[in-house]
Amino acid sequence: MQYMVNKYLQYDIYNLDLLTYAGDLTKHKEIESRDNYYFVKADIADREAIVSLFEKEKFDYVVHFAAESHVDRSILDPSTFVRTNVLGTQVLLDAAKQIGVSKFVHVSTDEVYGELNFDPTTFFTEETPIKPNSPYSASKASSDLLVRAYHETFGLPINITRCSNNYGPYHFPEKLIPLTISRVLNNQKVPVYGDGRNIRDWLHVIDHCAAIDLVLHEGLNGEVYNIGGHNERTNLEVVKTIIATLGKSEDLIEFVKDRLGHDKRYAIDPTKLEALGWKPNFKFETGIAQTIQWYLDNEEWWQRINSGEYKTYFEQQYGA
Ligand SMILES: Cc1cn([C@H]2C[C@H](O)[C@@H](COP(=O)(O)OP(=O)(O)O[C@H]3O[C@H](C)C(=O)[C@H](O)[C@H]3O)O2)c(=O)[nH]c1=O
Repeated sequence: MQYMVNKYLQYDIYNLDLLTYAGDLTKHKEIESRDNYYFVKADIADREAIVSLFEKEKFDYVVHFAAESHVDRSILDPSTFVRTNVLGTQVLLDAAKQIGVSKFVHVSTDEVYGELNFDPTTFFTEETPIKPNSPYSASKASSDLLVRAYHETFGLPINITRCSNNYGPYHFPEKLIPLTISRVLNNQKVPVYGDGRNIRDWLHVIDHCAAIDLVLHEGLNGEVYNIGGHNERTNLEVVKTIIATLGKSEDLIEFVKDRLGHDKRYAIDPTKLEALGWKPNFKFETGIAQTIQWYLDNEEWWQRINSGEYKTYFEQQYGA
């Protein structure tokens, strides 16, 4: 069996490498192969390249991770999000349909549901109506609908997974947790949007990978599965935890202008996935401590990113 996983490799789970990095895929054309898994670093909107790859390799399974994933970047420039997330997904779906895959797993996000209020008894379920608020989440919701349409119209076997906020090693320093860790370690101010009371439900990337692996093999054809870590925290709690763990002062916190259209709260009800046999193994306290340690041990990795391709973005977003 041939598996196609279209993003950079990162974690080994049952020999399946999964990844969190959604960098600029358009820069890479090469394809890596390991065992029966292919990690495609091609421009996913490049129809010719993708279709000929699918025809050549005859993939049985496709796990579609690739996305432009950062909400702030989608506010700065929505167009790349439409190209990669919407057009790119449609190209992959066409290629999958053409060769007739056994399963196409589309990795999506809880942001397609919009936002919850602060009532702690409310959660996103798979039945929650789609109501995306940012250009990023609108592009992901659009791709979800295309995946659904290819299932309904052409009978393509699919699953859609919708995860909450990921964290863990190799998380790019544009996102809240790695941004905070790297800035605190550099004694830079940590920008907290608005009043810091927005809530996210943190999911360790390894728990996420295990869930996707389960859905790939056991998910019922055509079904959506929500994946959440039961780890709700306010942004301020997250930032304070990191600062305390690193033994630094809360004076580093700087409240800055709120994100446009900033969703108040995300929280997942993962009951449907749990019925397949999944549960998260990471409590936030353990996961964040291990993640901070990983950034301490791998400073060269994130310092290089911060001083390289991300420098211009950080200057534009934070003015420093
Ligand atoms: C970068 C940054 C973020 N924030 C706030 C904004 C959010 O309330 C929270 C987390 O932000 P972040 O950009 O890390 O993640 P989300 O916007 O929640 O979205 C993330 O989780 C979902 C599920 C995906 O699907 C996205 O792909 C993923 O990026 O921290 C700040 O206060 N300051 C900052 O500098």
